[in-house]
Amino acid sequence: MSLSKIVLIGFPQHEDAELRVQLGKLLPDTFIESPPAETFDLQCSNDTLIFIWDSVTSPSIVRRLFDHNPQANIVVLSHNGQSERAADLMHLGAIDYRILPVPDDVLEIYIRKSGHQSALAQQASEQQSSAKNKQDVFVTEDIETRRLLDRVALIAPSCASVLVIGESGTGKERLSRYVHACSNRNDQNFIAINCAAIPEGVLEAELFGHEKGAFTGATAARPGKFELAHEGTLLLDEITEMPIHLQAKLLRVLQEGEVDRLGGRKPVKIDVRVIATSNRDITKAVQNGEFRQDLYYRLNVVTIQLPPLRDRRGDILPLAMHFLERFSQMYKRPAPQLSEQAIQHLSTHPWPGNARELENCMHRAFLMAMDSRIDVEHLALDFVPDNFNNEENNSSDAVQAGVSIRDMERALIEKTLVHVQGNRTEAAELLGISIRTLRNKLHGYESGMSLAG
Ligand SMILES: Nc1ncnc2c1ncn2[C@@H]1O[C@H](COP(=O)(O)OP(=O)(O)OP(=O)(O)O)[C@@H](O)[C@H]1O
Repeated sequence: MSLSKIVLIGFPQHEDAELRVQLGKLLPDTFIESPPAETFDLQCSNDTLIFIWDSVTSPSIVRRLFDHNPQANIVVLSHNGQSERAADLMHLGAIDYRILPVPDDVLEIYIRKSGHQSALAQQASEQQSSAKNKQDVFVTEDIETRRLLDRVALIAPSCASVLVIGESGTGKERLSRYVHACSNRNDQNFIAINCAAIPEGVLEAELFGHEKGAFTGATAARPGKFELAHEGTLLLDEITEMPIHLQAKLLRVLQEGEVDRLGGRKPVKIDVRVIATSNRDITKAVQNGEFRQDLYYRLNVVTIQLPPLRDRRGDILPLAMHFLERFSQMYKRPAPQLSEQAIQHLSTHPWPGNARELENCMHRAFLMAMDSRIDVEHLALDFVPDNFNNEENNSSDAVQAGVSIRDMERALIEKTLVHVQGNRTEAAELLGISIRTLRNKLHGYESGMSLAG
């Protein structure tokens, strides 16, 4: 398959030739045209992709191009970007404004956006299937997220600590794995530890290890996660839930590059890149005295803010397809198609539980769709609180006969999570349960409890 055509406007000869070669490799069958810069009537369809060179481009030219070719997809390329100009052109409807050279995977996004869905989607799913470690693939087609990923790829090779902030389920762990995969530590371990899920008394030994006899039950010496992650990457998930006395010890480890096992006599040298995640506003936690400021500065060398799924809608369908493909491999049967209405539903749902909610939804739908087509009823998105946009006290909140306690509990938990914007600590407080109980319940929903009843 190919695009109906690609148009290159106003490029210097050398850039025109290079772009042609690059595009020709991705789309060998597509006609590439380089009309004179003043040509506006290009007879475009919605799978025509136009690249224009920034120095011949002004907002009025882009407007004229759109006027003549309302279905075209326009990307502006430049040698030296000017952010104001970029903002103007994007505002007019250009898909992107970018400095040359453009990597192949970004060109693929433009191509896909321009209607060239199936061939590249198939290619992408083949790439996913053949990826060495599928945990490392961070699926995204949303232009903004793609840009974020480009920036992530730039910092990944360094050993700088990274802080990933985002609502629960946005893909923080997935992004952390991507950072590791793009780093020169990728042939070493990626070790993850969830600071909220491990009982306080156990966390210290888990992180730093212990010697034999260090405490009752320590029948053998054990290395901690830091030692296991030596020369690799350690993910400290939900770092803000780490007790304050352990934060002090963590800071020392990070500063000195060595750990003291519990009951140990001499420190062990470690070389670990630390990535920490949180779904809370860490600066607030610092202000409240719950998180050490010095540790925050130490971890915060690079901060990545991962937006909620509702703010990167371009990722919804690619993620849905990715999850279906995964379940297809897991259950060894073909992935069902999504009906038009199901696609519509997925695209407009607010996804308070982000990618995790979408993953669970696709799991449910995969299992429930019998005739190899997923329809709206298979999505079972009834648990979306109607008050997601702050319209509280909606009548759907009322307790109704015929609903099981378990379903009510789940609805209440999900609604509370939405209310606190995914902050599990606050949600647990409001619900009057411990953060661990909350986590266990959420994991229970993930592992399929929600399919019953
Ligand atoms: N961009 C992505 N590509 C592929 N899978 C993704 C992506 N984002 C999220 N996922 C999947 O969605 C699920 C939730 O993602 P993840 O665990 O990384 O979220 P999180 O933000 O770390 O969640 P939490 O805050 O609850 O720990 C995982 O199964 C993950 O593999």
